[in-house]
Amino acid sequence: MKISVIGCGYLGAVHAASMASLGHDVVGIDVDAAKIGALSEGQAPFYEPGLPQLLTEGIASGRLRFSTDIADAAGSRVHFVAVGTPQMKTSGGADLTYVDAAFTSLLPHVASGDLLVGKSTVPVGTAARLSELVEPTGALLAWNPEFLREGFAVQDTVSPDRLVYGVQAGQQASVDLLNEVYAAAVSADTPVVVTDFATAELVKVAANAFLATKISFINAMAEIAEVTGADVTQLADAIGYDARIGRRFLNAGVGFGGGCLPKDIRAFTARAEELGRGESVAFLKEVDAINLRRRQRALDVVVEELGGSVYRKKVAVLGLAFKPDSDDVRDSPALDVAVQLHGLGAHVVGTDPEAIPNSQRLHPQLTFGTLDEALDGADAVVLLTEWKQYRALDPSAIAAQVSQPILVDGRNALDPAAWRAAGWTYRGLGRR
Ligand SMILES: NC(=O)C1=CN([C@@H]2O[C@H](COP(=O)(O)OP(=O)(O)OC[C@H]3O[C@@H](n4cnc5c(N)ncnc54)[C@H](O)[C@@H]3O)[C@@H](O)[C@H]2O)C=CC1
Ligand SMILES: O=C(O)[C@H]1O[C@H](OP(=O)(O)OP(=O)(O)OC[C@H]2O[C@@H](n3ccc(=O)[nH]c3=O)[C@H](O)[C@@H]2O)[C@H](O)[C@@H](O)[C@@H]1O
Repeated sequence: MKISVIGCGYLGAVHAASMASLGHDVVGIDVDAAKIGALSEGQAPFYEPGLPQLLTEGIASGRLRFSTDIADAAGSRVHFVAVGTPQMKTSGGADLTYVDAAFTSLLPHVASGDLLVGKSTVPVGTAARLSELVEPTGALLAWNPEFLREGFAVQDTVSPDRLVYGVQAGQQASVDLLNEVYAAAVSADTPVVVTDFATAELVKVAANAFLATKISFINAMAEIAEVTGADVTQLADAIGYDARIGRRFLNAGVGFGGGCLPKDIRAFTARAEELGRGESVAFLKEVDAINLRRRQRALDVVVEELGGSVYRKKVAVLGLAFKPDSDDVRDSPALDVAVQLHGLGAHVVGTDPEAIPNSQRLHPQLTFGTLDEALDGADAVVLLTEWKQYRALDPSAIAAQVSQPILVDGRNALDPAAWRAAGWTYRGLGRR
């Protein structure tokens, strides 16, 4: 099937390449000429495991191409819109400028019977509003939220754990077209939830709100653990054995970040307030506040371990991305803590396997380097993104490299006993 994907960022580039790998004929379109230039040459404009290979294969097969010209969407049967919905600075709500611009520029190029599919995460009510613009063209509209995780984006797209189609009542053609698009991605067991626009939009923000709440719940327990001498990782293991609770997303530490969870809970709150139902999700403000407190807590522990001041102390920051296997530093707790340490006068050397260029662009005032450059002569080492190479560090080997063997494990990812046995002062978050 001929498919266009409008917006080729973290979501759209992966979606376009994955659709080509499923056998479709795909054009990816973006207003960013540099991004399209890189993608056209088979280069991923960001780090995502498996994406470069899909791009190379797709372009070589002739099934995948990229363009800056929205007119190239003409002739496609299904058009996915995957542009950004960032947080508005003033209200915390979602900025729909890009979604509106994408639909407005796309509509002159669609034919009657085409299917326009929103993939961006939007406030409930957006699809109903856009359907009024789409209707006169004779095209169909569906909202098909995306649940992929960065770092696993390709796998999550070509083999989704569920699909949600928000369609207009009676528009079976939309369902049929989406089923055709995803035919090679689903198994007989893949749940497909066919619903209305509002439910589809809400499923997406509810899922992210739930995940954020789960993380803040365990971080709230970490705060209590810190004043009682309890250990939050043992607590998480123990409650996680209950299948009704589950152990996943109960890792306490420096908290959640990224381009989605933080902005999505704020946008959900703003939309609920607009709808006169602010109190229904008022707890999400608390979720946000708990999350942001963890960054301060990590900072406080470093200051404490360095005797009350980090001024002129060398601090090695291991990890800058908002999570491992990603170069994304949008609202990254790791980068935030690094910036705050720098603000307190520490000589911060930040390191990350993939996220240094993005960090440097945002915070040129910081110093970045290799792992060795960060560790050499450090007065304290702070782990903030649990890349597997940092989990695998040998505490004995690097003890000789640093000036003082002080480790703050902002992700509770390391084995305290092993580090202490190698002579380190180990501090986790919410951990004895
Ligand atoms: N990053 C992720 O893991 C996921 C993101 N989402 C949602 O997907 C949407 C996109 O997110 P990301 O890909 O992370 O953002 P992004 O910022 O990486 O990409 C957005 C892209 O849209 C392009 N764009 C903006 N206006 C355009 C227009 N009028 N025409 C064509 N292209 C245009 C931008 O140049 C940019 O390349 C957001 O709503 C996000 O919440 C949903 C699930 C996962
Ligand atoms: O809407 C989106 O964009 C996506 O947002 C998240 O995916 P992602 O942002 O890639 O990353 P997650 O794996 O959810 O991690 C988010 C943050 O939570 C943190 N986290 C995660 C798990 C945990 O136990 N503790 C914790 O602090 C991570 O370090 C990271 O900073 C969701 O997991 C995806 O399902 C969703 O599609």
